[in-house]
Amino acid sequence: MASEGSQKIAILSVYDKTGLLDLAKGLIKNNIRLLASGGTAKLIREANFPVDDVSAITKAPEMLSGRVKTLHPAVHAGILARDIASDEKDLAEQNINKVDYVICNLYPFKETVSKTINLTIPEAVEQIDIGGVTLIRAAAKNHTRVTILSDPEDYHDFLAELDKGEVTEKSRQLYALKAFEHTADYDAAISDFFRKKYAGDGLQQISLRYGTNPHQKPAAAFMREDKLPFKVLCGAPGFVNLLDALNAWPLVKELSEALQYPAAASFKHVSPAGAAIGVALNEVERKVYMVDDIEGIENSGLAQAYARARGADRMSSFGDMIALSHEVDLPTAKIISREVSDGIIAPGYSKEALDILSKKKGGKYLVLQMDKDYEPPATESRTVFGVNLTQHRNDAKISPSDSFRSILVPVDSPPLPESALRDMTVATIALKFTQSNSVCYALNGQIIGLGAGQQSRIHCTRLAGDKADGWWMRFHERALNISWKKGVKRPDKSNAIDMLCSGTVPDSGVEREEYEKNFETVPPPFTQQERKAWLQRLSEVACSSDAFFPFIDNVFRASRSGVKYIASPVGSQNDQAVFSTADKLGITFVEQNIRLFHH
Ligand SMILES: NC(=O)c1ncn([C@@H]2O[C@H](COP(=O)(O)O)[C@@H](O)[C@H]2O)c1NC=O
Repeated sequence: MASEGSQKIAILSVYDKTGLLDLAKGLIKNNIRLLASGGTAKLIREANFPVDDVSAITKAPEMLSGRVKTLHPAVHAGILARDIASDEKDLAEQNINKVDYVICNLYPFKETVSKTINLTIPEAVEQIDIGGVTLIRAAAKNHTRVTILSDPEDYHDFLAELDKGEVTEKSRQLYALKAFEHTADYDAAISDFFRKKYAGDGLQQISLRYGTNPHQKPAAAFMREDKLPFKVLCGAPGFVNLLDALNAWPLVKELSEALQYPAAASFKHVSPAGAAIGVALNEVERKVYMVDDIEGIENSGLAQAYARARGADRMSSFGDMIALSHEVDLPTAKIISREVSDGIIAPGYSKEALDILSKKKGGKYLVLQMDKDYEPPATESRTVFGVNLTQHRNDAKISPSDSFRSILVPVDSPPLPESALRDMTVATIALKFTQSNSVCYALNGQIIGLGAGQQSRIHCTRLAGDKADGWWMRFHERALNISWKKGVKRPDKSNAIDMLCSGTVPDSGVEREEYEKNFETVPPPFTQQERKAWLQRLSEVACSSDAFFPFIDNVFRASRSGVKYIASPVGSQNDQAVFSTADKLGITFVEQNIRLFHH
């Protein structure tokens, strides 16, 4: 049934019938012919407004219990036709009229899925709107001519515009954009439902114990269009476990590739407590890192890397998430088995290592196997307070050969020694995966002090420096030769050593009594002179900063903890003062030209 002359046509097919009658009234007032699907037409007709059924133009009844209502060339050619001769010819040959307005909203898939307990797959399937999505997409595609209204909230403004004459191009564009967002969100809800049903066993989606905190439920991790790049071999991950694992893994991967050594990281609260490559440990280091009894450690680069990473700051590593660059072997698993730790991510596990790890924490230790070839997409995004943020991933590469070429002071500096390049690389790659602001001190292929997540740079530099000092004090013979009471646990030993080395031993009272309980013979605290004399022996330390040093105080502080090399971006108003302070203190200052904020 052709429309009279140039009368415009609107197709209406709405599940949510809010505002429908006011809209119908407004359209009719503007001499627009209404065509509507079954339920929509019925409501309009009952209000005594003139309306034709869509079947009047399709010449086909609604069928399959509503699965096919508006899916017909008479409808879609009418919507999709452009104002061009070939389209006009095609329409004329088939006796089809152009459609000018489409008003459609969809079956409530999202609401049904979220509100119905034990919804079956067949029930959910019936909530998948096909014809409506097709109407919306067709009209939105042809928005240069057609107006698509997919939200009852827009009826009022639309009618106001129509009453003034015509819907403007800008409005049609914004309605089309909303329509595309709407169908994209609708399809995302459908794929979310089926991902959970068909690939929610860890293949493409995994339920998490909870979010950042136990009251933040439900929580999940998932991939769109791909498998998850890790398998859960043991335990059940929480949200923070995965934040740690997915920051720690790329750190060790990059570190290992950059320096051609096995690499390890010990993460807590999405920053490394330690990170290292597998430089051979000497006897004293093995003792300080509490691994002198681990059989076969001298033959395992990976075990030595983890001993260094865990040994950097044993207090912060308590309950860590571990990342290892290579298949986990027996000596590494033995070290981990007796430390308090939350989980591990690595590309593989020897059988003996997996046997040990999967018995940890009463069988609840989290063991993730990472696909070592996985490459994330170039763009990453997240939602914060309902706002989507998107950016190019930080895929800048840090390497000993390219990142530290520009020596600013001293002017006549000889080339940097290999060890300095190595340690700068360790410190700088660690910063790339540390919450900003961040400053890192490294020596012997490992972090020795890291200041993370401070708002002021000097506080990072001090924090990292104080940690480096504490690390070095642990090598003093007094800390090495402590006679422990029998049965003192490893974490208690670490706490007591930390108190002794940081100079925070209480003088008296209950805290002092608790402290003394650890020892056969209580070690005397370090005097100021002893501390000063020992710290003066710390040298050749490399320091890296994730952004420029705004003031010279940072250089002074770094120098007090044996820093001989600084790598940092430049660009501060105080650059010259910073460089000349480094020069005066005998520090080699290297421009590392990539800012590495991480959040
Ligand atoms: N199958 C079809 O051809 C079809 N065409 C439109 N719909 C939907 O049917 C609903 C309106 O139906 P009714 O007018 O009968 O109340 C709308 O949500 C619309 O999106 C359809 N339903 C499902 O796909």
